[in-house]
Amino acid sequence: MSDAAFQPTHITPSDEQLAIQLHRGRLLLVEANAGAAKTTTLALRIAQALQRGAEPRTVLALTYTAPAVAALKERLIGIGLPRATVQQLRIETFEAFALGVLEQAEGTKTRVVTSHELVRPHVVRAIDTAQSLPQEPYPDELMTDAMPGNLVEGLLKSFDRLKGSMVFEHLDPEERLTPQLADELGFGYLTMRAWRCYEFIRKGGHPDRPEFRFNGDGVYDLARALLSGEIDAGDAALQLGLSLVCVDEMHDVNRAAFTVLKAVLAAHPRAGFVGVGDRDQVIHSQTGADAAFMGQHFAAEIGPPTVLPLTQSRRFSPQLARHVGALARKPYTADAALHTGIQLAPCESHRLAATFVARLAQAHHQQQAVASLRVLLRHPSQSVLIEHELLRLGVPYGTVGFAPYLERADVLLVRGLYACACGDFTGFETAAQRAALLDALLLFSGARVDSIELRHLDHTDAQRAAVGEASASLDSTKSFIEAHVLRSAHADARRRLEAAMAVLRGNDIAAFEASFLKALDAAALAARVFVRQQDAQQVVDNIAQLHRVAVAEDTDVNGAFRLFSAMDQARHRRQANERVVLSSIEAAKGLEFDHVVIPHLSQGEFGDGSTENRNLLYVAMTRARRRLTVTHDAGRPSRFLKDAELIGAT
Ligand SMILES: Nc1ncnc2c1ncn2[C@@H]1O[C@H](COP(=O)(O)OP(=O)(O)OP(=O)(O)O)[C@@H](O)[C@H]1O
Repeated sequence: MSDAAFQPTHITPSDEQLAIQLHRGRLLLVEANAGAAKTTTLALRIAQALQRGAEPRTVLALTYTAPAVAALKERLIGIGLPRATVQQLRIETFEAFALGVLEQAEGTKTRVVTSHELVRPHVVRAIDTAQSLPQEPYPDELMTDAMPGNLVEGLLKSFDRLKGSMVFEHLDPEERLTPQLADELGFGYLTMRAWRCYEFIRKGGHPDRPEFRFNGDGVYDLARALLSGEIDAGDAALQLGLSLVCVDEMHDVNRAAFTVLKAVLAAHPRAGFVGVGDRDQVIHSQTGADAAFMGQHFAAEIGPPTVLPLTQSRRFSPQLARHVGALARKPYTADAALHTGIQLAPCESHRLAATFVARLAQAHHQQQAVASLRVLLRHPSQSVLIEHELLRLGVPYGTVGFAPYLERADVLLVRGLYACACGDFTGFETAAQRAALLDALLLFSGARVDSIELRHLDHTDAQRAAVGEASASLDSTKSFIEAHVLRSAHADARRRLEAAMAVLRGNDIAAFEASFLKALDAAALAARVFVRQQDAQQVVDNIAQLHRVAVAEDTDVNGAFRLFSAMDQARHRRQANERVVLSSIEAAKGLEFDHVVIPHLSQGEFGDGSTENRNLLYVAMTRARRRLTVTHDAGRPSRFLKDAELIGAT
C-alpha cells in the first residue's frame, strides 16, 4: 500500500490528469471532449486506488456497451497494469452487472433473449391481448388498420424508451391510464396498453422473476425492484464490498441505469465514485440516455460532485479538433504537438470509393510499421464493394460489428439460390458453410423444420439439430433444401425464390441485370422476416450491392458466382488481419486507430441530418490519431462536411 502517485508507463500525466488521479473526495465527475483522455484518466484513478491498497475485486467500472468495456481494459493495460490484475477488476456493462445482481437476488438465472425476431411473437400477442380485453374503457383508441406484425418495430423502440426512462414507475399508482395521459407522456395509448400486456406475458405468471429478459430488461428489472423496495441497498446481492465505483461513457446513462448506480453507491457509502463522459457521444438517446444524469440529476439525487476538467484532446491534432468542434458546435482544443493528416478524397461513385479505400489498405498493409487502419462504415452494406476490392487485391482484413459480406444471411441466400438453380455448390465444401447456407434459406423461405423425431424440442433447437444433421454431407444438404426449404416455403416466398432461380438458371447477364432484383423482391422477403426496418433495409442494400458487383464483373452469371466462391475460399485461406479492419462506428466507440477512413460522405449516405447521425460522425472522426481520410462525391457532398468545415459552405 502506498500513497505515492501511481506512475504509468508510456505517458506522463498532465496536471489535470494528476488532479483526477489523486482526488480523494467521494464524488467526482469529468465531462470532456472525445480524445481528451477521459478513459485513460479513469484508468489512472483506478490504478491509484490499487496503489493505495484496494483489492481489484472491490473496484467496479460500469459502461453501457461492450466496446466501452474493451476500451477501458485496453487503457488499463496501456498504462502498465498487469493483464492478470485487469482481469480481476469488475469491468462490466450495466446490463451484465444488473443480470448478475438479479441472479444473486432471485437465486436462479433467467433466460436472456437477444434477437428481436424471438420477441416478435410476444409483442404481437400483447397487441392482440390489449385489443381484446373485455373491460377496456377506450376500445376505439386501440383500433388500427396496421397488421400487428407491422407495429412490432415501433413498439419495441417505444418499449426501450419506456424502460430506459422508467415512465410507468414514475406515474402515480392511483392514476388511471387514459389516452390523454398517454399523449401527455409522449406515447400512444395503444403503445402503453400493449406494453402492460407485454410485461404481463414476459412475467409468464411467475411471482418472483420473469420468463425471459430481452436487451435492457436486466437493468430495467433491477431498477424497478429497487424502486419498489423488493431489493434495497442492504440486500446481500448489492453488498459487494466495493471501494471504488466508476462509470465510463456516462453520457449513455438513462433513468434505469442511474437508479442502479444510485443503489450501488447507497450500498457502499464509503466507496469513491468517478464518472466520465461527453454529451456529444450520445448515440443511444432512443433508450432514454440523457447527459443530465451527469449534471443536475446527479447533484440532486446522489450529491454535489466535484467537477474537474480535461481540456485538450491528446489523441489528434488541433486542426482535427477544429473540424470536429465545428461539427459538434463546441470549443475544442488539442495538444499542439500532435499532428493528424486530413485527406478529403473525391470519389464520384461507390465503386471508385471502394477501389480507393482498397488501395489505401493495400499500401498500408505493405508498410512495415505496425499500425492500425480502420474503415468506419455507417451501414454494413457499404462494406460489400470494399471487401470485394480487398479480396481482389489479396489484402487480408477483418470485420468488427458485422459479418464479412460473403457470410451474411442475405448474401448466402443469393449464392444458395444460384447453387440450387445451377447445381453448382462450389463454395459450400465444409459442413459449417452448408449449415450457414441452410440457416439462410430457412430464414428467408419461412419454412419450418417439422419432424416427428424433433417434436420434443423447441423450434430453435429443432432447427439446429436438423440443420446440423443435414449439413454433414453435400447430398443430405441438397435433399434437405428440396424437402424442407423449397417445398415447405411460405407461398409468397416460394414464388419469389423460384422466380429468382429461373433468372439465374438462364445464365443471361442482361436478364440478370434487368430482372433478378425484381423477381426476388428482397424488400418483401425481408419485411416478413425482420422486425426492424433497418435490418430489412440492410438485406435489400446487401443484395443490391452484391448484384451490382456481379453485373460489373463483365462475365456471365456463372462466372460472377464462381468468382464469389473463389473469393470466399481465398478469404478462408487467409488469416483475418488486425491491421486492416472494416467496422461499424458503434463498435469503434471509445477506441482509437492510427488511420481512420470514412468512405462516401455524400448526400444520403450517412442518414439524415439528425443529432444521432451527427454524433455518429463525431464519434467516427474522433477515433483518428495520425491520419483521417474521408471520401465523398464532390458533386453531392454530405451536409456534415460543410458543418465540419471540411469543405466551404455554398
Ligand atoms: N498524459 C498523456 N500523454 C500523452 N498521451 C496521453 C496522455 N493521456 C492520454 N493520452 C492518450 O490520449 C489518447 C486519448 O485518450 P482516451 O482514449 O483516454 O480519451 P477519451 O477522452 O476517453 O476518448 P473518447 O471519449 O473518444 O473515448 C490515447 O491515445 C491516450 O493514450
